[in-house]
Amino acid sequence: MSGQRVKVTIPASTANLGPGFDALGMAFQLYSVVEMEISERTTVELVGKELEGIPKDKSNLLYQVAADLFAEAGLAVPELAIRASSDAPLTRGLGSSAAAIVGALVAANQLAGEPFTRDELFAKATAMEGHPDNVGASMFGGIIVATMPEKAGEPVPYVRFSPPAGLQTLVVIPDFMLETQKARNVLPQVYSKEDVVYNVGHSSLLVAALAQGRLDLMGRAMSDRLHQPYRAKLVPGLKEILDNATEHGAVGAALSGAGPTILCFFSGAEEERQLRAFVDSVMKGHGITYRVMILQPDENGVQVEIHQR
Ligand SMILES: Nc1ncnc2c1ncn2[C@@H]1O[C@H](COP(=O)(O)OP(=O)(O)OP(=O)(O)O)[C@@H](O)[C@H]1O
Ligand SMILES: N[C@@H](CCO)C(=O)O
Repeated sequence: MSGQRVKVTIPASTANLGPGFDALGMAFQLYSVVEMEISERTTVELVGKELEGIPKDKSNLLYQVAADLFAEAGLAVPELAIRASSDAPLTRGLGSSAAAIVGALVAANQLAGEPFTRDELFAKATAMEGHPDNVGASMFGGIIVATMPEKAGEPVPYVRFSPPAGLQTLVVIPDFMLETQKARNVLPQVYSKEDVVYNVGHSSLLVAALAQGRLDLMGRAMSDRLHQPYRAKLVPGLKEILDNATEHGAVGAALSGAGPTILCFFSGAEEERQLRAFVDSVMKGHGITYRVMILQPDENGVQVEIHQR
């Protein structure tokens, strides 16, 4: 272990991209930061409005994840001074828990003398989060296609590739929180063969379209039958936006992760203007206040700075 202060910058992410439930993720240029050093006593400093209400004791997710890494490396769990901030809102479908897990793992791994590789950290993050989509995007940047390993402890199979050039995202963030667990609880336990085949086809087409820059196919390819239809009752306006966004400038639209954030992919200033007006009329029609961000894909994934004390 070393006398270092580690600063880790982690991109936010979106998961699923419509049909790729628990399998597809993409990173955004919207960041959270975790700083960590070994200390005489544990402190957790949370900076900014987005992290209000998060625990500042050893029950904090960042501390828990870091402590777990030291223990798994066979090291004594040290006291840690942790400082964190986030430009991404929490509990909105932009992968805040995944970013926190990735940030804490990468920071703790550095302080522990790098006992684990990036792929091993990805496997740990996936086991903690329960699916590889957000954690993969936050770890590696770009677009991630990944599945759960067959057995616990095995590597997570994944492919990372760059998003199509010029792809922009209008990100609609409603002013209410939706916990991932709540949005998973509304999903059925069993699906029909037709719906499973539908999603296999659409998710496969989407990955191929993204890999080849075929924005013209995205509107069709992003259709989903596994989660969005069931989550629509939790997210006012989602159905109208998914059904009609491509007639108002979008190349495709999806619920971001477990929601309530909604994504509309587009390219071009006139398309952005049309989409903003369309989204505004839908959200106002439901009486939902919201904010909009235009986000570019992040290509770098988690970044580490080391400061020697
Ligand atoms: N920096 C952080 N420090 C500690 N806990 C955090 C931090 N960021 C997120 N969390 C925890 O993660 C929870 C949010 O996780 P949740 O899965 O519900 O939403 P999300 O990750 O933002 O959305 P999604 O998984 O749908 O993309 C917060 O309520 C908090 O407990
Ligand atoms: N794939 C996950 C992402 C949210 O963590 C879901 O849709 O529930």
